[in-house]
Amino acid sequence: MTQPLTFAVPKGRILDEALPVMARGGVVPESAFHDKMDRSLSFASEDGKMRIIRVRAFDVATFVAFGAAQVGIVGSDVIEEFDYSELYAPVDLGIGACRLSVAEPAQANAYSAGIASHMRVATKYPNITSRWFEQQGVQAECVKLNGAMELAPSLGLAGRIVDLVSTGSTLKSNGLVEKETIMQISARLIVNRAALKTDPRVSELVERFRKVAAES
Ligand SMILES: Nc1ncnc2c1ncn2[C@@H]1O[C@H](COP(=O)(O)OP(=O)(O)OP(=O)(O)O)[C@@H](O)[C@H]1O
Ligand SMILES: O=P(O)(O)OC[C@H]1O[C@H](OP(=O)(O)OP(=O)(O)O)[C@H](O)[C@@H]1O
Repeated sequence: MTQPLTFAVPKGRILDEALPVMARGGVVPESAFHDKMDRSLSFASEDGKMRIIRVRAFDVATFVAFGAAQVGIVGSDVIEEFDYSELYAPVDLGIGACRLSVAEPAQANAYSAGIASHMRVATKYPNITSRWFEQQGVQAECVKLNGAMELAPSLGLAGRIVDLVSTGSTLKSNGLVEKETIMQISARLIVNRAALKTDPRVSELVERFRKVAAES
């Protein structure tokens, strides 16, 4: 019997926006998916044709890159950070809009005074961050954090942070100002390249989501 396709979705903040888009693409999780008490991580789609797994945002990319899931939805920040060759991101879903920016304490003046040749930066995105500073001839020592980056400057962990910004209210509440935008971000449909070549259900799904994105 053919295995159902596995569709990976992030359990964080993209999920609420992703579910209606998935529904328009014909992917609707069974009702247990919405039950907060249910500890399962894998669910059937309503039509029984797919398996839907709920994992952490960064892990969506890993599951799909290794072919453990054939399809997924993830922010372009995560795609850039990993740069997996087996990942293909054919559809911009137009959800989860934010940007990745460099920020520093409001009172610091390193930027106007010119960037120092070496700096410590707290971030969840060490690869993107070191690449970005390298391009400017700056050696950035990245301190990897998994959240609450905004705390790092005031506690002396790092002079700057590289983090996601949407409204800017998290930066403001923590006495930081945005200095430079590294990239604009939105959520993408991602597929495993090998699965796309060998399984017609994957290309059919990509076409469906292309239409959904074009119509919104
Ligand atoms: N403020 C924001 N506005 C819009 N989109 C965002 C915002 N913050 C994050 N995102 C998008 O949502 C994705 C998941 O972010 P989220 O904050 O839910 O992850 P997380 O809670 O840190 O995940 P995890 O718990 O798995 O580490 C990000 O990769 C990004 O693409
Ligand atoms: O500019 P804003 O609108 O304030 O959004 C930015 C915040 O959103 C994200 O965190 P999230 O709320 O997802 O929590 P997290 O710390 O768990 O990642 C991001 O890491 C920022 O902290």
